[in-house]
Amino acid sequence: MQIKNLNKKYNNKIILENINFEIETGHILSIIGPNGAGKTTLLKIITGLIKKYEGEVSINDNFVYLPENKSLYENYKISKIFKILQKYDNRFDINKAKQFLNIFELNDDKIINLSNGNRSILYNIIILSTNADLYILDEPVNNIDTIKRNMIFKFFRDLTFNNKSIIYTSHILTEVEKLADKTIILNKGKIIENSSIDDLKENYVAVVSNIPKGYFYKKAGNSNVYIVKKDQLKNEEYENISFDIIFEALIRGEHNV
Ligand SMILES: Nc1ncnc2c1ncn2[C@@H]1O[C@H](COP(=O)(O)OP(=O)(O)OP(=O)(O)O)[C@@H](O)[C@H]1O
Repeated sequence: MQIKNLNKKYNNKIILENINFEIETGHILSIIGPNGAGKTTLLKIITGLIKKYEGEVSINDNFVYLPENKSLYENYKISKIFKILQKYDNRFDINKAKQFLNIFELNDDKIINLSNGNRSILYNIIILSTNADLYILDEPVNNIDTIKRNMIFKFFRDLTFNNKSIIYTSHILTEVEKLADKTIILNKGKIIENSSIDDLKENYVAVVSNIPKGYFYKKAGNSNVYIVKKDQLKNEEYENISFDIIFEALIRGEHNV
């Protein structure tokens, strides 16, 4: 999957600007950014749900999409939904899905009787039981408990061992740090970083300075602490910093108090 020079406007308002990136086969790519950054719009363009945009999107047709607003027929039992999927999508493996129900300890209940977290788990089960090359997932695990979330992550990782690729959005930085091979940071419709989190942590460091530079972080005595790129430093002393501090600095912007 590759995107070149993508631009998207709604009513003359720029929503996505000059987006360029690709997903490598067998990789997990996360897209993070504040509310309204354009993550869902980007995924909808990739899936073809939004057709009006400028630029090029190349994608293999064998993908599955987990939307942000998840809805299933409330009065159907899980088994009925599985049967419908089996009938209409020959990539859906019903036996695998039933095994996942056991693994995640779900009974064959009606959708209406499932808790929010269990509905999300069911969605992930459907996705994980569908044999695609690319998995496009909009906040797939946002209301799932930590233990089950980690189980789902293990199954996501297993997909990549079979050369499947995943692109997903999230607001949970610790989770992204654990799972993603590469992360795109999207802010106000622009990609401000596209790299592995290890590289980000290697590249951005904190320095104390009385001259403004890079991204303001906090006050320290008579000076300030700034987050800067290591290669922009000469001989100043620096400290390594955590990913959430780097993320916040990049989103808040240069010299922004
Ligand atoms: N159909 C639409 N018409 C007009 N503006 C829209 C439409 N859909 C989205 N937008 C705007 O596009 C911008 C990006 O929205 P989008 O839902 O892609 O953000 P997001 O990063 O997924 O946010 P969140 O993290 O809150 O889910 C927002 O300013 C939103 O108001």
